[in-house]
Amino acid sequence: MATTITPTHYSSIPTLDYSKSQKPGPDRDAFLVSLRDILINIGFLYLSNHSVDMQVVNKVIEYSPKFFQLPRTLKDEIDFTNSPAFLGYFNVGGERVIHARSGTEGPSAISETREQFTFAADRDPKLFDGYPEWAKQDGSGLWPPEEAIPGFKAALVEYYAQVEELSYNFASLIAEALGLDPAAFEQWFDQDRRKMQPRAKLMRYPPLTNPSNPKETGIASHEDRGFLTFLLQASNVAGLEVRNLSGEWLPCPPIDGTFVVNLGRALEKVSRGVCLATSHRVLSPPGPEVRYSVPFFTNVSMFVRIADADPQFPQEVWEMYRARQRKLDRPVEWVYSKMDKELAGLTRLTYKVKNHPEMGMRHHPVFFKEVFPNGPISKTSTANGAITA
Ligand SMILES: O=C(O)CCC(=O)C(=O)O
Ligand SMILES: [Fe+2]
Repeated sequence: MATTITPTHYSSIPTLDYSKSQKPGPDRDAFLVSLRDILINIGFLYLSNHSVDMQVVNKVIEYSPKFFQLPRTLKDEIDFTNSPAFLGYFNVGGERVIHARSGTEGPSAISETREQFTFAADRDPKLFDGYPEWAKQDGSGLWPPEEAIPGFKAALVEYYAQVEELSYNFASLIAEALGLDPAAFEQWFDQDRRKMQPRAKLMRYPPLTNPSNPKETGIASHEDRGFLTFLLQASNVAGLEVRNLSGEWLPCPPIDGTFVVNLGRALEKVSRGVCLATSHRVLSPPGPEVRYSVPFFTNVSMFVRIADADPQFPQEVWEMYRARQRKLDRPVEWVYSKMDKELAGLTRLTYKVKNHPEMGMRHHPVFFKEVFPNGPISKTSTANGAITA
């Protein structure tokens, strides 16, 4: 692979053509060189000509506004607080708890103004019979009745399956781009994919009602917690912005036929900071149009410890990393926390029940008592704060 040790201050979000990675040759080599630079120096890209069937994508785009137009009573019936797997409907809240590079390790509260529906393909909770209590955080979703929105669940589940497959293929391209064996990141996933349950969301960003209120934002600056995010911008309404190395906010407007792909904290940590989990935000649309988006968040297996990472990158990758670190306007805090040394599933459920003690006590009482033997601790977020899956 040709070497280009020239860390770039991106002034726009680059596009990679996925089809070029699918057959050997100079186009594929060039794809991997660009991908390496993007992973280290921007952490965001558009992916065009991807493997997800556009008919399936278009169905999800059509269903997004239809779901949010369902009567409030139906949406309340599938409120996520009723789900042990934290799946379902989430009304416009004031604030939620999510990672933000604020100088502190771990999640902190940030503001958001959006309505959302979290979904996943149903997973059989029996798969985890005999496993510790924390392994029982995956399961079936809460769906609106079929007759209220015919074909909705089937369309979303088909979409989910195709994006999930793309995500594993893309993870192997990332490994290769960084000079590792294409299967190197498999250590972070379950070989039995039924034991993985990425989360996806339909998002609706209502237009601003009070432009002078700085708290009224789609979602404030944050990084995603998981491994990779595949974002479908499901309406032609801009708002997503990405922070580059110099701290400038770059617009990331919708481009037909693409996904926006970005890297999460888990990938940043297992790559020991080489891959960048980039801060991003969504500014609420000025109106009258509504912004819809569909992020798909992949994660590591529940049965790995992030702090076990020991990636054997070639020297040139470490050099690119060090060159980037010198240009960053603030340090990358990939340093392992106490929770990174625990099994990832335990860490994940701990954060979830911490942010939703009432859900912890209701759905995971044994685990909740183990984590909080003296009862719930006081929360910094509002009653319907949530963490990104
Ligand atoms: O809706 C978007 O465009 C981005 C959403 C996002 O960043 C998130 O949910 O983590
Ligand atoms: Fe995000």
